[in-house]
Amino acid sequence: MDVDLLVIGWGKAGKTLAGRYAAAGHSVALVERSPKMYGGTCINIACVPTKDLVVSAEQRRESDDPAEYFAQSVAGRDALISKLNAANHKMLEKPNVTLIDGTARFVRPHEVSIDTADGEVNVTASKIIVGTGATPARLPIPGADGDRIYDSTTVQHVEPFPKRLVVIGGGFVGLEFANMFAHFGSEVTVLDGGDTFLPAVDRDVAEAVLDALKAEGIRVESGVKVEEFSETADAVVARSSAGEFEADAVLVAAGRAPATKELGLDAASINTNERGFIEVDDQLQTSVEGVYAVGDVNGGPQFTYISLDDNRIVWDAIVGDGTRRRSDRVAVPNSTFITPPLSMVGMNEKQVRESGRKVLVASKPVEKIAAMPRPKIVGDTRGLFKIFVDDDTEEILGATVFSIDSQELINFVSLAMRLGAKVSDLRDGIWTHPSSTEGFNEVLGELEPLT
Ligand SMILES: Cc1cc2nc3c(=O)[nH]c(=O)nc-3n(C[C@H](O)[C@H](O)[C@H](O)COP(=O)(O)OP(=O)(O)OC[C@H]3O[C@@H](n4cnc5c(N)ncnc54)[C@H](O)[C@@H]3O)c2cc1C
Ligand SMILES: NC(=O)c1ccc[n+]([C@@H]2O[C@H](COP(=O)([O-])OP(=O)(O)OC[C@H]3O[C@@H](n4cnc5c(N)ncnc54)[C@H](O)[C@@H]3O)[C@@H](O)[C@H]2O)c1
Repeated sequence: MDVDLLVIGWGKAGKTLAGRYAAAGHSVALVERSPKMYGGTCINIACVPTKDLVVSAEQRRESDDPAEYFAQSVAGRDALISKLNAANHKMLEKPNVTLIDGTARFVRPHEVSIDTADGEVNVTASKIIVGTGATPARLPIPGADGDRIYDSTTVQHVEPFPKRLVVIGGGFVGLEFANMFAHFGSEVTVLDGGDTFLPAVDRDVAEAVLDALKAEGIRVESGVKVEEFSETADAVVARSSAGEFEADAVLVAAGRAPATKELGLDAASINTNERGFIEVDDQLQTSVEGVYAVGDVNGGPQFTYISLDDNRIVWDAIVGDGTRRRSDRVAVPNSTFITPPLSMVGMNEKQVRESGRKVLVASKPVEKIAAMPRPKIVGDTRGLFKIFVDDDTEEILGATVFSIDSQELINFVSLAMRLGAKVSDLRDGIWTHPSSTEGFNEVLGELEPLT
């Protein structure tokens, strides 16, 4: 079969490009190795199901039995995800789109062999998009394949419900699941290999996050080297540089590796970097002309909205005027969905100090922001707002918001930064009441030199 565009992997960038290119009248083939993954990682096993579980866990009452409540929550999660999976398939059921269930492998730069239930299918295309994503990194230690060792996918159906959970890794996945399982009623211990807890976060913010996690009963140990897992009849023991930790289940959340093993990249002379991610130029083209790598597999930040933006860059390269570049991105925000969510954009304190600018800072605990009653109404006044501003230009340099609604507020700050708004635009803006946005009226009125 020959098509105008072949997309490997049903992720955010891949499916978006497939739909747009087909709508523009071209022939498109999309290959996905698992029917459980129609729509990609985010929809089926990552962003959406985990946030559904986070919300369910937050709504659990003390009187709810943890195991029963978890089972109900998982059933709700499964019902939602199966609907989204089907809806994603439907979206690409178009006359000029060939959807192929199978695993793709390059045999030549512009030819891919697909292993399907009915045998091999060969597809050639002048344009190929590789969007195969990433998979949980395995720990190369004894016992890592044990029955009680879970990853971010399998732990969403952990059975039986773990009364004690050890989480290896204190990054996005580790903290979101630690917080979620603590709310479901597990006793949670996080063992992080890094010397510093949340290294990209200012120390005062990291302390506030740690306090919030501790208040949920979560124990966090940093600088821990886990050496081995061993299973007894009814538990698993993680042996580490900080001693032994016994649990009913272990979640390994130590980063994600590129999904390239089955792709036969060598056969197509597609280069990878030292970490195994596909090398791309600023417009996401690989070492082979007409072959692009998008999403997690190209080694950029691993977020769905980055994959979505990769789609815009490739679209511009193949259909548009070719001016859009990855290096043009500014003020890319992120949120970790703990309770309350932790969100950041732009520079942190170390970066503003190193920038050589004259910097102003405003930092205020949420409970002390008098003219922002929403957290009091909602019943969660934990966290803080912290914002850096250039004293000479009035530009916003960076912000951390650890508060309810921060996953929305941070996009607002990000937009202000991208548009080059002055800090006074946020400080003196007219915002609804009672909202979290109005916190900026008060906090930005208290800027002081960063000493
Ligand atoms: C637990 C968890 C929670 C997350 N939460 C968030 C969040 O809240 N917000 C956020 O922005 N990001 C989140 N992420 C990250 C986000 O899920 C990823 O960055 C995003 O899904 C990557 O999309 P992608 O375009 O790279 O492709 P993916 O969505 O990963 O899709 C790749 C597809 O390719 C298929 N595939 C792989 N190899 C082959 C092959 N050889 N042949 C055929 N098909 C193949 C796979 O089955 C998969 O369906 C989370 C990640 C995890 C693990
Ligand atoms: N809310 C979101 O946007 C969201 C949520 C989940 C995941 N994600 C994405 O998925 C990616 C993967 O998440 P992640 O949490 O697996 O990776 P991560 O890179 O965010 O964190 C990995 C953590 O594991 C620790 N670690 C690494 N090796 C270790 C070892 N051997 N022992 C103990 N600790 C070890 C690191 O110190 C680090 O703290 C994230 O980087 C993020 O881009 C995003």
